[in-house]
Amino acid sequence: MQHIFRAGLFDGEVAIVTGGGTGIGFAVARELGTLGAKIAICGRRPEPLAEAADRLRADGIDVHHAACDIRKTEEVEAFVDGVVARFGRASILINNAGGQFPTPAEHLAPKGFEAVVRNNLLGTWSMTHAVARRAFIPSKRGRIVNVIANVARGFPGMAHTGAARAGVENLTKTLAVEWAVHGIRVNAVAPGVIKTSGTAQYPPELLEMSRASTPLKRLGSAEETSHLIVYLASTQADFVTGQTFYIDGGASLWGSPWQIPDDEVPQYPPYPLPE
Ligand SMILES: CCCCCCCCC/C=C/C(=O)SCCNC(=O)CCNC(=O)[C@H](O)C(C)(C)COP(=O)(O)OP(=O)(O)OC[C@H]1O[C@@H](n2cnc3c(N)ncnc32)[C@H](O)[C@@H]1OP(=O)(O)O
Ligand SMILES: NC(=O)C1=CN([C@@H]2O[C@H](COP(=O)(O)OP(=O)(O)OC[C@H]3O[C@@H](n4cnc5c(N)ncnc54)[C@H](OP(=O)(O)O)[C@@H]3O)[C@@H](O)[C@H]2O)C=CC1
Repeated sequence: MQHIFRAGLFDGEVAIVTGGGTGIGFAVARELGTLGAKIAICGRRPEPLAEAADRLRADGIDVHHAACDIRKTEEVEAFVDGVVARFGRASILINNAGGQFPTPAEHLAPKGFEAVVRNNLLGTWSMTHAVARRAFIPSKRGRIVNVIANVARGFPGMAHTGAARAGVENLTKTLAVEWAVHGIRVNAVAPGVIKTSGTAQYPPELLEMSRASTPLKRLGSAEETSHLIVYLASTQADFVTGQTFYIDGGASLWGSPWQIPDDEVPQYPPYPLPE
């Protein structure tokens, strides 16, 4: 792996990366770990997590992994207690776990909307609160990076996640102010469409439409997204807090795969609709 950061930049740091078993989270765990941090990863499924931990260990990284659903407060608290028991502290939190399913708003069941808000907004809050109370505030030091999505404008086809991620963006600003006194910095990264195991579940036509409407005409990679997250988690960004950074090939500035229908019968992009 190529590094734009100096070796040992994260020596002595302990980084929690939620959803660190796959995709962007795995790339961040590997980059932070290679740069010297001890790493803790969680996710709902034990298998990909164990596999990821083995790959990180093969790279010489000291890694703790445990299954944890960020929607379940008890599991979140037990996970954070486990990290502190194992490494004695935590100094970095990457709130990367999350996700949703694409669907036009009128096909979105109340339960589905709630599931996505619980996953992305409430889950992120539970983890943030637990880590701040147990590790960052007592040590007067912490850095948080929240992985969100494009909230600069509407997110048609993704009403649930747009609402939840906008909530996380505002939480980022609020906590940056409230917790500055505790030595905690909080920032957000908003990826465009990034090629990962997550987007591999999306209809290929939708990804192609996204690529075509991205000014730089390609999808991003997990590794380049990781570089931005790692910068924000580093001491190099010690005067940066409360901000949202887009890494999207310009997609948030122009164009959208969502075509505005010109009649009363919407012609949707190729979204999977409920039966
Ligand atoms: C312009 C745009 C360009 C878009 C162009 C592309 C832009 C991509 C940008 C973003 C990319 C990514 O985020 S990539 C990351 C992708 N990775 C993920 O999304 C993984 C994480 N996601 C998830 O786990 C799920 O989506 C999530 C709903 C949050 C949790 O699933 P669970 O099964 O655990 O949820 P539960 O709590 O059981 O609730 C399930 C309820 O949710 C609803 N539900 C769940 N899946 C559903 C589905 N596929 N279709 C409909 N409805 C669904 C139903 O109402 C379910 O109820 P019942 O009917 O009763 O069961
Ligand atoms: N790829 C993209 O284009 C974009 C991605 N994002 C966001 O970036 C983040 C990383 O996504 P990406 O790497 O692409 O996709 P992945 O699906 O590979 O990553 C999502 C990770 O989050 C974990 N996760 C999801 N829900 C929970 C939960 N409730 N509790 C614990 N872990 C959970 C998953 O593990 P498990 O399933 O085992 O729980 C998985 O490891 C997500 O928040 C995603 O929504 C935002 C914009 C664009």
